Amino acid sequence: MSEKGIWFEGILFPDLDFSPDILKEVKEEFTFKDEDVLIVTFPKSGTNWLIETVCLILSKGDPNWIQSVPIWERSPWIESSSGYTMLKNKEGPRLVTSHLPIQLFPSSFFKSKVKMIYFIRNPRDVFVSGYFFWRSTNFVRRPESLEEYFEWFIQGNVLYGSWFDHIRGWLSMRDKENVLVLNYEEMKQDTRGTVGKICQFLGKKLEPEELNSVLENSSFQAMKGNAMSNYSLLKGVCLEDNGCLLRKGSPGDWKNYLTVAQAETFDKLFREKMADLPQELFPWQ
Ligand SMILES: Nc1ncnc2c1ncn2[C@@H]1O[C@H](COP(=O)(O)O)[C@@H](OP(=O)(O)O)[C@H]1O
Ligand SMILES: CCc1ccc(OS(=O)(=O)O)cc1
Repeated sequence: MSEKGIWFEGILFPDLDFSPDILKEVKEEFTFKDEDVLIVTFPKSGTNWLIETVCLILSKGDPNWIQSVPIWERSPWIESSSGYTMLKNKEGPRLVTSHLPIQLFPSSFFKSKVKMIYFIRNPRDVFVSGYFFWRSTNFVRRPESLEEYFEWFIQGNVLYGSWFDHIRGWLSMRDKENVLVLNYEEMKQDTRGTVGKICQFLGKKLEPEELNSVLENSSFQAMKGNAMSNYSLLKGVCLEDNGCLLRKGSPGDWKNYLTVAQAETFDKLFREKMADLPQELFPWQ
């Protein structure tokens, strides 16, 4: 097994474009502007779908931006070295993405009015999605089997740490008026309604045809065919030829992979770790 990845304050990060010095600087020195819009997720929760949707909302359904600029430049990851540089040098309101756990997040955010969307997905599907995606990359250690990755995931020994800690940490912000918590499953079931919630939160009013264009251009099929959004530009750089960001996009796909014993372990852990939180935050349960 390769031991790739870098560690910072007990959390594993990709071995590509990340460094402890930058992670420290991001936390201590990155200055948010009140007009920025922030997307935070645990990786493989549908981050890129949400970014695409927000980009389209901001451009009133005009697909020109999403079809001409790579998704990681439209909404850079604050914690990556290149993303941090891009964001620092960008004038005006910025669209910012992050997978950072709350304890590593820039302290300026907590004194700001920045609108943040925190996007959650069933951790069982996050686990399966991550298993298939990370093993097609060259910047993190690869598990030898799904069983091995399952052990890593439940111990929080994967990129960005424990899903449970990430969710618990960020959900402590859920009652703030500048925070909107959404989840993948509801967005999948009622995409139009969820886009409406995002528009309202961001104070953006779309005409019916603009809203239709947002929905059309952020659909699974449209994103899969958009080279600026489907990560095909990363093939040969950090992604193998079979690497695929838009794999299935099906809630509940975990049922095709977890054994009965693994599903029971997951249920028990979920109960232990999340029982004190309002269960409506987890509609897949
Ligand atoms: N437009 C879209 N609609 C639904 N799911 C999407 C989507 N774009 C990406 N996804 C799904 O989001 C997951 C990737 O998440 P992230 O963007 O956080 O890396 C993948 O899940 P699967 O691997 O289950 O298919 C991918 O298929
Ligand atoms: C470039 C490293 C990286 C980090 C995290 C990713 O996950 S996600 O697609 O944003 O969920 C992908 C690539």
